[in-house]
Amino acid sequence: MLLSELLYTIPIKSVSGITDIEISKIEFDSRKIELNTLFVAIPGTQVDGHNFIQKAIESGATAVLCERFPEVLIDNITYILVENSAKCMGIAAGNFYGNPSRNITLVGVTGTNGKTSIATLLFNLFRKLGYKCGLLSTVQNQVEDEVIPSTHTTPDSVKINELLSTMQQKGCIYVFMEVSSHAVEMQRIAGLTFAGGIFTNITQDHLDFHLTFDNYIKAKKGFFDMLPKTAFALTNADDKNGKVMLQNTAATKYSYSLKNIGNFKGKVMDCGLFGLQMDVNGQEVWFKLIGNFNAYNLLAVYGAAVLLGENSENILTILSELKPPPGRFEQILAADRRVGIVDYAHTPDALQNVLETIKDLREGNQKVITVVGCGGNRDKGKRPLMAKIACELSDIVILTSDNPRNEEPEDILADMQAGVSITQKRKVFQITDRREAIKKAAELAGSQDIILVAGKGHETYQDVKGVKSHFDDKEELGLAFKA
Ligand SMILES: CC(=O)N[C@H]1[C@@H](OP(=O)(O)OP(=O)(O)OC[C@H]2O[C@@H](n3ccc(=O)[nH]c3=O)[C@H](O)[C@@H]2O)O[C@H](CO)[C@@H](O)[C@@H]1O[C@H](C)C(=O)N[C@@H](C)C(=O)N[C@H](CCC(=O)O)C(=O)O
Repeated sequence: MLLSELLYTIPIKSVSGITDIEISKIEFDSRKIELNTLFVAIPGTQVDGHNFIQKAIESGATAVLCERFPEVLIDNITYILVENSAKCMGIAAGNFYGNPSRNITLVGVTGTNGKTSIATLLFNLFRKLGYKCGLLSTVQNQVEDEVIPSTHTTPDSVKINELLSTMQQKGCIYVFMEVSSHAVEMQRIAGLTFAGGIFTNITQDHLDFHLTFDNYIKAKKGFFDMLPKTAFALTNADDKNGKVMLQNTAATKYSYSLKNIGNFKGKVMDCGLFGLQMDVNGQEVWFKLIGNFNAYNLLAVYGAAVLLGENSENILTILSELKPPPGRFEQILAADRRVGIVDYAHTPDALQNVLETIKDLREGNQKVITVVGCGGNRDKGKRPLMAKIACELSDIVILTSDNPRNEEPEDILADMQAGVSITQKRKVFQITDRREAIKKAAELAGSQDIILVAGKGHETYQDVKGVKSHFDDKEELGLAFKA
């Protein structure tokens, strides 16, 4: 594609060089340049992409999109000066791939918890309704049956447009995607046209990146601020920031609630270890998903599907048959009826939700044993909070490692221990090795006791000092139950 065609919708401040040159790739990493690449220099959190312009040119870049020109401009290279290079990369990526988001119905889901569940449920629902669909999620990207591994909750703008373009070519009518706050902040969704946006909830997470809770709210809100008039904006009326999200949106506003307000109302009538009975806008339904948090997820999915024009009865019939996505309250039963639950809960709020659900569901003297850790090089503030929640809502807690990355696991565990009170100390074990921690939980559990292994869910690796080795909580729990 000609550079001029890529740039036609971009607010350009100045150009040096010619724009009728052929561009075969857009790339923001100087280590991945090919011949005729447009290199986009993005100021990062670690280094500034502008420092790599020279290297990108040496590797074959013929054009550079940047926020400031280098001191020396090289002949035969075209330099385009813009205000915000990450944002302009999104627009250019859209142009490069023929703006696929305009030709499919794209729905984004944002919020601290529930994004994966809602996006995956919508994907499965709409496929069962007979449509070809695509999914962009933390667990995996998917084009119909084809699974494409995912690296981020929301990938960079070039990758998103590439995936959407493949989805469009394969005939997808609907694409459901998670929109992380990082993605909004880093302009990964710039230039996309959404048909709808869903907000789940917002609680403490990612303060390592956003620094303050206010910034985090603003980042999430940025998604709704960019929705067009033709889109719907569906918010959780029961979340105290639900309304704030939609303050400045041009989209048509709707809400869902379990507290009898809003457009889509639900009421939990019964909730057991194997299902959830709800009244959804006057219709009684049994779902295979478990817990109050799933009642919210189901209601959001129902609301979005109605707003996309589907028949209420069809939606509920299909939803009642859907199972939880991988690593979301997944159950593993031992022969002696010990109950294992593997859940991705890796924020204080998500952990609390899962443990409260377990507490509501347990019967008689069933003990709850929680195995939990916190990631390294991420929000340290949540470490004591998660330990505290685990202690308050479990009979036994085993603190362990969860992707320590470049930190020492013991340092992370010491941060977690700060949330354990003196009286709680006697029910807390600290076992750094996650495999041993899971084994210990299985040993301590009696018949019918419940073991929650929290934090990794669908993830199948443990990241230690940048090396990812295979580790799967479900597999480990299964083995521990057989030992
Ligand atoms: C904190 C964060 O989001 N970091 C992202 C960010 O990295 P950065 O700003 O630190 O980049 P940098 O290393 O400073 O480099 C700046 C620029 O120089 C370029 N560069 C750098 C080195 C070089 O040799 N050549 C070169 O061109 C880089 O490509 C980049 O464009 O920009 C990079 C390029 O876009 C991203 O890959 C990277 O995501 C990292 C890998 C990441 O894991 N992010 C996670 C936290 C994330 O995005 N998570 C969210 C949500 C999670 C959730 O909800 O749980 C997600 O959507 O996945």
